[in-house]
Amino acid sequence: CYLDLSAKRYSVHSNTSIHPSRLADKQCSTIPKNARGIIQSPLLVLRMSKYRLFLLRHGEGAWNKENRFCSWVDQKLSEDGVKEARDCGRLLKEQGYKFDLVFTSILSRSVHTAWLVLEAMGQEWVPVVKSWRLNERHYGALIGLNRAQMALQHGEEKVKLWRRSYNITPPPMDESHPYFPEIYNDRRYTTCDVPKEKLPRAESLKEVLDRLLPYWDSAVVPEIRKGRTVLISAHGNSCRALLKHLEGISDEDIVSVTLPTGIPVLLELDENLKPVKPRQLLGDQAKIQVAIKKVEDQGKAKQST
Ligand SMILES: O=C(OP(=O)(O)O)[C@H](O)COP(=O)(O)O
Repeated sequence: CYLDLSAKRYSVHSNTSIHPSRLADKQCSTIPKNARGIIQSPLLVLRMSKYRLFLLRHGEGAWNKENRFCSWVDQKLSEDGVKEARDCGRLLKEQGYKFDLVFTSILSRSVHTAWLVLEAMGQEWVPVVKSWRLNERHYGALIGLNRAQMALQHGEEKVKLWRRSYNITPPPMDESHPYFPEIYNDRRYTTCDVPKEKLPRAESLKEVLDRLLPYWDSAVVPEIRKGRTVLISAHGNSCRALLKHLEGISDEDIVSVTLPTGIPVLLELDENLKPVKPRQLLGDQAKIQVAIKKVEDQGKAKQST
């Protein structure tokens, strides 16, 4: 059971069930001293984990390696990305997880990652459902550009705002952009639930959440409520947007949330689909920290070689 102190956003995990009335006694000596007073508060809510949801940023893509904003350009997984996806599947299998349904974007790297994960788990039969609404954030005119070079030209702070802020939309992609035809003449974008002319030309993280939420509510939530274990194989920023929504992360705090490629994120949710404990990035924690730092450092100014 997990205790969630919603007023203070503090939660405590115990292997054994603890009745709220006993929280302040010796059984709870592992709870930090400064939290014990809070725990006796009448605001205490006992919330059980009812559903498991897995989010996954696809394995490394070719342009992740080249440090270019990839976004809606349909780059494939790199060799390392294929390995990351397989390793992710092996880890999930070892830990005994079973999926009932997988959602992906309509970008190949998220679809391939889902396939490789399911293959490594021996669960290839699990249905995979795709939607453009899980696509990576549309990076507009920045698509194709090298982050480190952009940091040299515009400063690291500006690049960080473009990459991680909630409200800032990068400059839009217009028809003269070198990747405009490749994206907007692609047949996959004629299959969306909005006409091609209404598809974004650039998005802030907020705009990603705005287009993702209707799909989350209408397609994903009903499946979770049926008790299905769902994997969402998507992208750095579509997963960040969903995490912001589910965890109630503030506009300020979302700036410091970075997801590495190929690392599954486990969310334990209550009956209202609210997390009952902090997200868990599964795998070797030291390696995960290194991978997060690597993604953050992509925005450091550096002459490309
Ligand atoms: O395509 C992208 O994300 P993805 O690799 O998760 O699909 C973006 O270029 C990620 O860039 P960011 O890490 O600067 O937000």
